[in-house]
Amino acid sequence: MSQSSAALRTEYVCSCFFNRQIFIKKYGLHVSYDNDTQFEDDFRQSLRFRGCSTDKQYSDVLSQVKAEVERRKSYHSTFLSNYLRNREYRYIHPEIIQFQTSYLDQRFLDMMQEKNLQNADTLLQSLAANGGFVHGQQVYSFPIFTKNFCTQLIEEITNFKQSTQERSLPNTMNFEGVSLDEMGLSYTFLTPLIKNYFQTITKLLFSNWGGGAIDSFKSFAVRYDKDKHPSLSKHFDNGEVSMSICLNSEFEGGDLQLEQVLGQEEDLDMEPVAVNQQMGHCIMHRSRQFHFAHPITNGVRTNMIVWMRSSSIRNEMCPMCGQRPDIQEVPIAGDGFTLGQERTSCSCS
Ligand SMILES: O=C(O)CCC(=O)C(=O)O
Ligand SMILES: [Fe+2]
Repeated sequence: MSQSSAALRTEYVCSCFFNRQIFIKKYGLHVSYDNDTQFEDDFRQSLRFRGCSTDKQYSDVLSQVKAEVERRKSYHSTFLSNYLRNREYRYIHPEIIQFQTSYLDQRFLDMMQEKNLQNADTLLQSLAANGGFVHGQQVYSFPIFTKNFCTQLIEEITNFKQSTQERSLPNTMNFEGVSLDEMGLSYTFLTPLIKNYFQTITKLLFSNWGGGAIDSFKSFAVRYDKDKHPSLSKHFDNGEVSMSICLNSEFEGGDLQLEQVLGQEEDLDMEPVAVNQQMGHCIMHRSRQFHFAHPITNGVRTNMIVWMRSSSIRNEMCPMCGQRPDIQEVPIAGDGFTLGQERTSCSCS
């Protein structure tokens, strides 16, 4: 969301949103588009290396990229009308709109007891004592949701997908994605969850990446299917701290592999880690750490993703283009920038 979308406040994106980081799934490449000449100069060669060799294949890619640029131009107005229309959506589990501690795994509640939250060390000790793991530098996994809650959330997501004619894709990497903001879950479910729990963790474990100043977020669900969409290519996220929470268990494979950090690609000491996906458990990592999902070899996997953002970090540099952001106003679903002034309090509240 950022909560602004729930409250329909003005939001901002960096202008790179409209024409950069466009993912060409068939050739596993992120591209940007200014005009046909620039595109040809910058990407024809790399596309050729990846098997896009004939003129027809190239012109198909070009059409796809131009269509994506057009989609992005109307992304926010479409999102707004979908968001407003979906207020009419009838939940099959209306109780999930409202966050309740009963959705949380008892081990997570034990881990989050006040006595464990004195500093990063005490938190990590309680994480390890309550079913969690440290997999590598700033890569953690731990239980969060009960199985019952996970099942209800998946049922709701499935029903939402079936009963809404139009929904906005959260990104170009996973065409099965559903925005939890558009579903209406930001304000009374995600905001308390992030503000009362996740931010406490980011403040202690990701303070060097803006974890102490998280003030907005984006959340969506992704779905992998052995036959249609088994894996996710290597990328980094448009956030400061990311979480991927697995909501089911009827699949095999699908480990999340974490590698170098954007801007530190030369760090040869950085060992890649592959983290197992378990129902109700999250994987938490720096958003700018490159990662990909291994293919699932059986079944279907659904995860809830949260990208937590800090305006104080991203106002300085947009993570997607690496420049000082060229800020543009949008009516909803911004990317967590603020216009000059810092948010005075957590806008997730
Ligand atoms: O599939 C996953 O667990 C992670 C998905 C992911 O990295 C993303 O959607 O940004
Ligand atoms: Fe990701």
